[in-house]
Amino acid sequence: MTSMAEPSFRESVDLMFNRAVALMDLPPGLEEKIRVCNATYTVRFGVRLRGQVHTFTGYRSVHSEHMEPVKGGIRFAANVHQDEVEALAALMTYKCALVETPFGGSKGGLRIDPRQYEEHELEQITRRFAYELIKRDLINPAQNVPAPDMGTSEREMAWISDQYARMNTTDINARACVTGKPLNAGGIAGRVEATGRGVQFALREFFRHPEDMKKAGLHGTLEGKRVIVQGLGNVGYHAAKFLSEEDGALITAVIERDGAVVNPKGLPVEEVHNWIARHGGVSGFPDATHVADGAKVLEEECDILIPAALEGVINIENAAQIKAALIIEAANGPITAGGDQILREKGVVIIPDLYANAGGVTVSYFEWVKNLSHIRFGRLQRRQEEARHQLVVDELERLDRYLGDAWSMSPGFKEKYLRGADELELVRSGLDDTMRTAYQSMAEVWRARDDVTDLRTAGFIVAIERVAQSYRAKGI
Ligand SMILES: NC(=O)c1ccc[n+]([C@@H]2O[C@H](COP(=O)([O-])OP(=O)(O)OC[C@H]3O[C@@H](n4cnc5c(N)ncnc54)[C@H](O)[C@@H]3O)[C@@H](O)[C@H]2O)c1
Repeated sequence: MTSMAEPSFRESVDLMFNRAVALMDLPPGLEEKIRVCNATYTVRFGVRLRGQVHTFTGYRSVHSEHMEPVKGGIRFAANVHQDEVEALAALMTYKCALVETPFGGSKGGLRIDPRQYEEHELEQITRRFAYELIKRDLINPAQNVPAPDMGTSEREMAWISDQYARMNTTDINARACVTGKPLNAGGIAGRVEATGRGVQFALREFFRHPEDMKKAGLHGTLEGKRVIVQGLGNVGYHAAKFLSEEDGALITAVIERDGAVVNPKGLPVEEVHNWIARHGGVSGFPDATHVADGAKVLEEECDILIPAALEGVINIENAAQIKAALIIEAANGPITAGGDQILREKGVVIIPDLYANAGGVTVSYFEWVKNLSHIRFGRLQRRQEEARHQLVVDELERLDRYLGDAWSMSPGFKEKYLRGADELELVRSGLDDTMRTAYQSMAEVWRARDDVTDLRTAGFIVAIERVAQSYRAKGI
C-alpha cells in the first residue's frame, strides 16, 4: 500500500517519536532507551491439519518494560511481519502512558489468514501459538498480557486463557493472563465495543473544544457531520454505529476489502454490518453507490475520516487529495510519516492513534484489575442491602486496595460503584473519564506551545515524558 519512497511502519513511528523528542529535553541515552524495542521473539511451529503438517510463523515483541506487565494485542493477518509488530508494540508503550494505564508496551502477530481455516483448526493453531508464548512468559498475568487485535476476538482470547490455565493449574490469577475474554470466561462488560466507544468519546471531547475545532475549520456538533469509515470490523463498526445512532453523525461511506458503498444521506450501519456478515463484503448492498476501488473513497468530501482497518493507507501518494477536515486514527498507523507531513501542511487535524484507539487498552485494564481482585464489579449497594454484613465491608476495602489506580483514573467511578451502578455503567464512565483526561493533557501541550503544531507530537511529548519519569524513578 505504501510507496517504495516511504519509510517502513516502524521507521514511521520512530520518525514521529523523533519529532517529539527534538522538542524535549531528554538525556540522549534515555531517549535511545525509550525508542528501541527491547526484544522480539519469533516462533515457527507446526500443526497437523487436513492430513499434513502446516508451519506457522508468529511474533511477540516487547517494546518497553518500564512498567509490567507489558500489554498489547495479538493480530492474525497474512502479512504480519516483525517490523510491523515492533511498530505496534512501540505504539502500545506510548498509548498506555498517554491514558495512564500502568503497563509497558508489547504486541503479537501470527502470519495467517484466519478466513482460510475452520473454527476447530483455528483453535488448534491458537492454542499451539499460545503454548509457545506461555512457555517463555510472553503470556503471563504479571509479565505480558495480550488482547484482541485485527483478525482475533474474544473467541481466541478464551482459547488462550484456557491454554494458560491448563499449563498453570495453581495460578489463582490465571484469568488475568489475557484481556478481551468473553463475559462468561472472566471478561468485563463493554470490552468488545471499547475501542469503538473510545473513538466516539474522543470525538465528543474534541467537539467540546471550539478552539480546537476551529483549527480543523469545523464548528457545531457531531450531528449531521459527514463521516467516512474504512473497515467495518470490531473498531470501525462500533465507532460508526455509536456515532450515527447516538450523535446523529452521517456515515456517508463505508470502505471494505471488496470496495466501498456510498450514500450522502447516511448509511444504516447495522444493516451494512449484517450484509457483510452474510455476503462477505459490501458488494450488492442496496440503496448505495458502489465504488470498486475502495481506497479512492478515502479522498471523497467529508468532515471526519475514520481509517479503522490497516496501516499506511494514507501516504505520500494520496495525502494531498484527502478532503476531510479531521482524521481520527481508529486503526494503528493508518497515516505514514510522509502522509502525516503533507496533511499537516494542508491544515488537516489528526487525532492520533496513540490516543484515538486507547479505549481498548483502557477497558482491558479494568478487566485485568477485575480478574486480579477476584471481585465482581458493580451492584454493591444492592448486595449491601441484601447481605448487610462484614463481608461487604471487607470486599470494599479489598477493592479499594486493588482499584486505587482505576478509581483515581475516573472520579465518577467510586461514587457510581457505591451507589450500585452495574458493571457496564462503571466501565463506560471510567472509559469516558480516561478519554477526556488524556485528550486534555495532550491538547494542553498543543495549545500552549508554539513549536507543537499537531496533536500527535503533543501526545508523544506527554507519553514520552511519562515513560521517562518512570525510567528515572527506577534508577536507569
Ligand atoms: N480490536 C481492538 O480492540 C483494537 C484496539 C486498538 C486498535 N485496534 C486497531 O484497529 C484496527 C482494526 O482492528 P479491528 O480489531 O477492528 O480488526 P477487525 O479484524 O475486527 O476489522 C478489520 C476490518 O478491516 C477490513 N479490511 C481489511 N482489509 C481492508 C482493506 N484493504 N480495505 C478496507 N477494509 C479492510 C476487514 O474486512 C475488517 O472489517 C487495527 O489497526 C488494530 O490494530 C484494534
